[in-house]
Amino acid sequence: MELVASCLWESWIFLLLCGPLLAFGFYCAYVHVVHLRYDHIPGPPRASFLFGHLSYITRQKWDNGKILQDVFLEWAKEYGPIVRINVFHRASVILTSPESVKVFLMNPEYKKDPLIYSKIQNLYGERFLGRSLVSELDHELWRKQRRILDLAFHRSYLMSLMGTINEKVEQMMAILEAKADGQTEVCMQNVICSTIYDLSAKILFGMESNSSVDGQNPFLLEIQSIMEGMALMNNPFSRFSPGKRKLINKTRESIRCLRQMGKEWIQYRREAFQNNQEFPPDVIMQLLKGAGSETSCNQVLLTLMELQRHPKIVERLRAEVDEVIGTKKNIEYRDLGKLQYLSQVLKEVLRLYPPVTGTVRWLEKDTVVDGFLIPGCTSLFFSTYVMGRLEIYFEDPLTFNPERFSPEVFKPNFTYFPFSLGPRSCIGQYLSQMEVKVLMAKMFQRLEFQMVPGQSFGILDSVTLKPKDSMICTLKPREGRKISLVMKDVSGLPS
Ligand code: HEM
Repeated sequence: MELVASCLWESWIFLLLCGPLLAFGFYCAYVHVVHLRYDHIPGPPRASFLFGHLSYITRQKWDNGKILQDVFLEWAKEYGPIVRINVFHRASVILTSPESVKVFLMNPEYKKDPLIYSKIQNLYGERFLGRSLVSELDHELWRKQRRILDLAFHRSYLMSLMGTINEKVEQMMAILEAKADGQTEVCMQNVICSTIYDLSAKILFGMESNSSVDGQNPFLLEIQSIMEGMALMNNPFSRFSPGKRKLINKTRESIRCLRQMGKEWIQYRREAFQNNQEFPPDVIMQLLKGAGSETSCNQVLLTLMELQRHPKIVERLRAEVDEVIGTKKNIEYRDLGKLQYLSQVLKEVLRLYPPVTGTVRWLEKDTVVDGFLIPGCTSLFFSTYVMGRLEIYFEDPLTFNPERFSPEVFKPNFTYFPFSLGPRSCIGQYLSQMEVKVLMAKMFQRLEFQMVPGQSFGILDSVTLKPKDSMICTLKPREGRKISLVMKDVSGLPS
């Protein structure tokens, strides 16, 4: 009896010791099978059997100010339009041919990647974007939401927003002009982000917030902390790292705080509606939380940064603004279409520095793409950053040249998509470009900017792409500019 008990005991110990080893062995065998299924697709050598290319994805610092997207760019140049990446038992591909962009982004059949978008629905266990327009995975539910929200971005409604845009940007101009003594250092990141936030709050929710004036903006601080938390998502181990605990807890707290703000805003709007007060077509909370203010703000900052290196382009921009806007304070909707060179500059900025570098789709079934069989259940990465910097699509791609977007120049289709393409493209594209144009036009109409030395021209890829430094500038009034003080016809609508 004792012998049996001791045998049983020993086999338990044996199992206890061998179980994890066996499980690990099975897992390695599974990883090996995954490698066999994908290894016909070109890609860089794996740094390790298990971790695959994880070290590239989680690496924080690269030499010469490179970002992860630059590594993808090098791979696209070396391995072609389809590149395999492995991380543990998962394989994904980066696709950079116009044909694949067309097929996968234009066709609603290809859904957003559930592995990635479910993570932003619930971030570290806190409901974040939930099932919002950006993160909804069910096509039918998304389509219903989008149909309603499209009304709020209709051209006629956007035209009626010119008054609000002029008013909020004028508030910003007053702050900047008061500091335009050629010496005071101004953090452009704070001023621009607060202004765009005030604008979004007013346009989307009818909420009056004057953060650009009083310098207080809890919303932006919360967003910043959430972005920092989101940037950690690249690293699957960050959740378990004691060093990151504090940041993850702060992210959770910021999400809760933001949801509370959202509830209060919606409550305010509901009451306004019940009291029969007037309000513009409604747009739900997620619009603002999702992509709105951060991306537009980054676009303006990246433009200011890049233009520091191109005085000739600035001169031409000023000439155009002088011709179209002159000295008037109120920019009208019809003026925006005439600012052709400014549009080209903004498009070129989005080519080299897209605030949203790309998007991800989910391939359900085995499919042949660019001559290679991609097994089903694979994430497909599309990067406008990478495609915008490939010589095969854009001649001399690293040169900032707004001429490539002039109407006469041929542009290859499906190689440039800073707002994504197809049904899931950005709903706020036209609104954001209206805001950005008014902002830029007013700044070039009246001010000269000088970046304070010691800052770099580097960029940071932390969920969205932005300048590495906060764009601290000194400002001067433009020589010989006199601005008329009367604001006429603020609606901007043609009479
Ligand atoms: C320069 C500014 C902006 C850029 C570069 C930008 C870029 C993008 C991109 C690339 C997507 C696709 C995301 C994906 O595939 O996951 C997107 C989607 C979206 N954007 Fe923007 N965006 C900007 C401004 C805005 C603004 C101002 C708003 C709101 C007012 C907004 C609201 C949205 C929404 C709701 C979606 C999801 C659309 C859908 O799936 O139906 N964006 N944006």
